[in-house]
Amino acid sequence: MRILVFNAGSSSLKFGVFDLSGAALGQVQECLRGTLDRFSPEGCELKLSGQTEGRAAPRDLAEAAAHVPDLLAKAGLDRFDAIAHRIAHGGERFDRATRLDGSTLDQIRALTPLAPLHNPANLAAVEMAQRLWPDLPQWGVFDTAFHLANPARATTYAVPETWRAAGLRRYGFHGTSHKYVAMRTAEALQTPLREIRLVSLHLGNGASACAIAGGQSVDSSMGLTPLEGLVMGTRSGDVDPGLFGFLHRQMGLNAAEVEDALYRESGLLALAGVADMREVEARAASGDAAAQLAINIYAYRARKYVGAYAAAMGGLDALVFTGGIGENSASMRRRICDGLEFLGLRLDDDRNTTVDLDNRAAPQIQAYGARVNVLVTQTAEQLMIAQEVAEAMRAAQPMPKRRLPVAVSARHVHLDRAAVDALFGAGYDLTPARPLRQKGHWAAEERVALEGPKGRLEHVAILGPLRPHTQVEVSRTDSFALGLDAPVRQSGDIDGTPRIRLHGPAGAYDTTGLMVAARHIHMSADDARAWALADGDMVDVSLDQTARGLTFTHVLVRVSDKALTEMHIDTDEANAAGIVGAVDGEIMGDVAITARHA
Ligand SMILES: Nc1ncnc2c1ncn2[C@@H]1O[C@H](COP(=O)(O)OP(=O)(O)O)[C@@H](O)[C@H]1O
Ligand SMILES: CC(=O)OP(=O)(O)O
Ligand SMILES: [Mg+2]
Repeated sequence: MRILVFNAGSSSLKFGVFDLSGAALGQVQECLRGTLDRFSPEGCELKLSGQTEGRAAPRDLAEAAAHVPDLLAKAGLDRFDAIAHRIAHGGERFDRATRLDGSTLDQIRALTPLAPLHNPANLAAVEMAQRLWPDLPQWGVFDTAFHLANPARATTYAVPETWRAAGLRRYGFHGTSHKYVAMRTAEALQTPLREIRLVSLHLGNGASACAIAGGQSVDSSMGLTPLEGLVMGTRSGDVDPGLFGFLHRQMGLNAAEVEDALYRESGLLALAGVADMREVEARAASGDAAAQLAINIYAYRARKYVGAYAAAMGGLDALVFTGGIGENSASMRRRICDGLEFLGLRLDDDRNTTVDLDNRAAPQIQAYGARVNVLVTQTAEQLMIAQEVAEAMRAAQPMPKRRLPVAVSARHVHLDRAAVDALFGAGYDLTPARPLRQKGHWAAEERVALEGPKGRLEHVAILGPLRPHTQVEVSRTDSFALGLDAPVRQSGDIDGTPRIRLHGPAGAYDTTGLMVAARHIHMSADDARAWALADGDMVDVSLDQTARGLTFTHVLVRVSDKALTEMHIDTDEANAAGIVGAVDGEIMGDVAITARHA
């Protein structure tokens, strides 16, 4: 599936072409990346796939969107399956990738007053794409969607009820970026996202901070509109709403004039005379006091949000910088972090000044031993947008029938080295007698006996190869016969399992590891992709061809490149379903996403 993505920001147009064959972010291929920014009456700057191409003709965002088809044609890219658009404001309604049609576009248009720098540019890209590719589906992915999970205490303004009823609430923006860098941070730290209390600082022309706990956005610095919060290129960020009355009385300004100035004439532009941080930094370096103050205010405001969000989450595990300024300005990262040592956050100067962000890198720049991890990574809004649209398009397709063979595992053991030594003699090698369906696995010629307080089970199969820990898998009926209470466990999860005695020709061996194996599916990576399943998913499998037809719930999916797709149940389960001989099952309905993305 090939998707063309448009990301119109307040100061730049970014676009990308992605091939999405696999389900994971790592399997997405970026065919082209383009940025048009630094617009002026003389034109703009163009970058293609990271390389600066020099100047181009477009003078503003609308002209930039119209220029993209030429750039695509030059790159030989003309066939797409869908066009995806970043939409800044999606209000309460758009919580996921959504097909853009007459009615959804009307709703987005109606939100324009709440994102006057963004939604018009986003809609201009949609309209241009509709004209050029009238037959292709157009999709929107919304900045606000990620923050719809924010609790009411974070989204509610303390204002009259009638205002709130009219829709006055906090939304938050840059959600696609915050979500991506959160995932990237978890990946880089090799820690599940749900275990990380993270602050993401997206510092671009627009800038926002986001508190992410348990993998979800819990607060963000932008509000009803992308005006609230941090200092931005031309936007004020937080101000006292009392300024409306003040400016009206003192200067005769009306609401629209004040609002316009807060969007377009404030922020760095107002403080330093230029909106672009590169230029502000250059002026500050040459001694310009206004630019120096602007930088100090910018950093101070960002630092206050980091502290506030650490308090909101009851602690901070990681801070991630992204956006044009967060990615490129080591000195701004330094200024923001200075003073946060009380949180256990310390930067390493060498690491901070030598970050290399190529190839989705997410380097860590905290001092060695610091409690809070600090990372820098390029945001990848276009990639996330492509990914979310591809997932939505796949979900919209009818699911293929997901049928798979069901194999019945009779009682068996997996032995470790110590067990083989004790049962068959030191250094003994088991003899593979019969290969199993999963590659590299076999049943041994040798057998063992199991002994519990109530009885013995003779001639129990041994499955190879050897494992790091001995594991004894029996049915519930077997466990009664043995007089041992075997817990239902996934293979390998042997902590706290009961002890049992094994007998072999060379002697007896006492071991933990007794369990009733929980039903599961071994699944190849190809099948998982085609069936929209991921490792760790729980599914329901219906056995409709058997005499005692039965649906098994809570079946764990275990995906591996090497696996042949097959469901494993034990003899009690097979008897309950009336299985005789080979039988198929079918994975039912929607996936219960219990463990996925955890
Ligand atoms: N090397 C750099 N040093 C400091 N700031 C930079 C650097 N490169 C880009 N920036 C700043 O990043 C901001 C633009 O960020 P970006 O994320 O590209 O914008 P947008 O919000 O339009 O997507 C501008 O203020 C620009 O000056
Ligand atoms: C919402 C927002 O401020 O976006 P950008 O950074 O693209 O201006
Ligand atoms: Mg941006």
